Amino acid sequence: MQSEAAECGLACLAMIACYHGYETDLAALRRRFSLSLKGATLSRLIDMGQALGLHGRPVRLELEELDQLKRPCILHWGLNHFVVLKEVRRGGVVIHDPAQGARTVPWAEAGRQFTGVALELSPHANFRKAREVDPFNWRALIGRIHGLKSALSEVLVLALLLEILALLSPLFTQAIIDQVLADGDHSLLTVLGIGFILMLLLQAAVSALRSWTVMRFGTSLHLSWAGNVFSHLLRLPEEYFAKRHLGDIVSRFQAVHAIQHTLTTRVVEVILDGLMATLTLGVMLIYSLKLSAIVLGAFLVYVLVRVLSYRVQFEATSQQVIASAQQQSKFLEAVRGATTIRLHNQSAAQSARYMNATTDTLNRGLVVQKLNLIFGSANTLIFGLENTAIYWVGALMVLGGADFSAGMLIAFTMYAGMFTSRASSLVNYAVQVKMLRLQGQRLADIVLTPPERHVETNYAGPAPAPSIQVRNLGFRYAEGEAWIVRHLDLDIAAGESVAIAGPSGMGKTTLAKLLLGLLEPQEGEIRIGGIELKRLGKRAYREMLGAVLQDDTLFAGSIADNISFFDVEATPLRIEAASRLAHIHEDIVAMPMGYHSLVGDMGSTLSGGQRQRVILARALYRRPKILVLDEATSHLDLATERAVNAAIQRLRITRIVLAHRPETLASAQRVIDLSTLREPAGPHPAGLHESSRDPGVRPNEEKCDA
Ligand SMILES: Nc1ncnc2c1ncn2[C@@H]1O[C@H](COP(=O)(O)OP(=O)(O)OP(=O)(O)O)[C@@H](O)[C@H]1O
Repeated sequence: MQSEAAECGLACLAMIACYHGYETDLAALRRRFSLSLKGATLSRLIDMGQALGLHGRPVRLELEELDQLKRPCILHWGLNHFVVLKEVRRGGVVIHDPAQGARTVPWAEAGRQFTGVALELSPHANFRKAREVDPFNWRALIGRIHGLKSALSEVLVLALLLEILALLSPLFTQAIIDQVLADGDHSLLTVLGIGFILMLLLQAAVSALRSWTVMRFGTSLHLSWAGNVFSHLLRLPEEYFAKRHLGDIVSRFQAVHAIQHTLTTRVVEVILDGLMATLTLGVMLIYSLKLSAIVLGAFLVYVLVRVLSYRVQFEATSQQVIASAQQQSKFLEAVRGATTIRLHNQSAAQSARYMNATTDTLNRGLVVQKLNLIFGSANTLIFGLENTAIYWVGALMVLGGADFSAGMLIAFTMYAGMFTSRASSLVNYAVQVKMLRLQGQRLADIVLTPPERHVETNYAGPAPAPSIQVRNLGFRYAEGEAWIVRHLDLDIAAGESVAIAGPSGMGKTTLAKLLLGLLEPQEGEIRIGGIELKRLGKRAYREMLGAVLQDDTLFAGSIADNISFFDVEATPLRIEAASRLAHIHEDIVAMPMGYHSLVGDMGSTLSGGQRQRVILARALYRRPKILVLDEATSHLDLATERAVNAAIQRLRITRIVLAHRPETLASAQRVIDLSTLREPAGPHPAGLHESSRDPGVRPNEEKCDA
């Protein structure tokens, strides 16, 4: 299943490659072929297929002609998506949708979605069957958690004690039936009764202690693991966030909880279940071989049912997880854009979209529940029949005068009950762990993505001068896409004020992100004070930096918190100095709560211009040596902008301003026009205009956005 918003093409390619025997997965393909948020074009898919040894043949055809395609093949779907066509049936087509899983689409819907373009991929002479799949590694996923072993052993000892007590109780029952009832032994009854009560008390105490230990251990484990994953998430590179929906990241993060519960606390139960199942089986065998065979037979039937139905259950669960992630995405998107939705009179349409997603999630949830219901019934039936058979055969054995008493029969049924519940819970756990791969793979998308590179280095030299040297810089968002900058040389002296201008879409923001170390150039290098950024380390570099980007946000808290970025050592004087520089001080003190006024991440009491100046104050609070401003004053009126510009120009630091407005450009010492620096855009993404290959699809139709 795709995890990045724009990788449906890559996911389709992985499916087809796997079908032909080149076992690969998305993580491996993602490493091999880079894709930007704009997704893959059809011709890029052909190129990638070629690299995997698959010959691509694009075809334009009508819906009725789908059955003539060599399957599996890729269909261009709903203008911005790719799916794999698996089968053509009388009622519709069976597709594997990278965003939703396998499903049968009726002809009417297929007619609406299919754009008429398909891509057949077949192995050519160079194709080699191979396996290129990232080994799934739970250890890497969980990372290091301190205190895991000692906590697990504590729980294990307590639970073991509890199980031994439980193992003794059938013996009490047997003694009561065979000795107390048969011989009318009152004093034995009193001894047994008191013993039984004491055992129950002990059992209750140990059970409470065990639950408490599990709870305590589970909570601290969750805290440390969720903390590890969250800090890793924040260290991921810029493109990770750019390519994913917010809701999807949230739902992936939540997988931590499911995995942690199953893999840790439940693991203790499972070890005990295994142990107890073996012990009870041993005891049962001592009681009667014949009856034990019945119990084992029933258990094997249960295992068979679970194994045979695993695939269906896995599919249903994965679809439910994915549907619920999509629902969450829609929710977050709608809440963020509530004003836009209202202004466009789209409330009803958006509610319908959300309701559709909710219905989808619920329906998929129902399928899972239905399956569970079926398992439950199968369970009841199998083990009900087992019980009947035990009583039937057991009673015959007691009646037949064999060496088998009524008490033994009752004790045996109790042991059989214990065995079945423990052994079936073992099987259920095995299924659950296999299913957990799904959650694991989702979480792996966060945990196994390498963090931003070159952040910490062992550079120990003196702090570099705040000058920037760019040499032969080349960057594009993905292979096969046009270069945004190439062969770019740029020198910005320490203390210089430079404005970078250029038409919209020319690459100013991209250049700013490269200069800030947020994007990694594919060619050339950036030096700070003569030291290569990779050697200096981004952390050290960012200590020198102040930046305001176009989509910068505020955080929930007071204005003072936001300016100081929650600095615990912040002083009101320093906060005020930064605000005065950003020309926001007067506005803040005019508010009833001054610097303590609360702002939020979304709507806030600040105007657009005020927000921009608070964000600017936040950048200036750091007392940067290099200041990068991307359209940082675009919401200000001319007079305020002039004042802010003048204040910034008075700072004796290196300033790089990206702007359109002539006033801002004029305030800089030097204006660099990116359109003159940038190499003319190279040929468009490979093959995009190659008419021999392209069946005439407009490039913007080919990208995937699902
Ligand atoms: N994440 C991305 N993936 C793929 N292409 C991108 C991405 N971000 C930007 N681009 C493309 O890179 C080009 C340069 O974008 P950039 O935002 O750097 O331009 P800009 O000069 O800052 O524009 P503006 O002045 O409108 O802010 C644009 O064609 C844009 O479509």
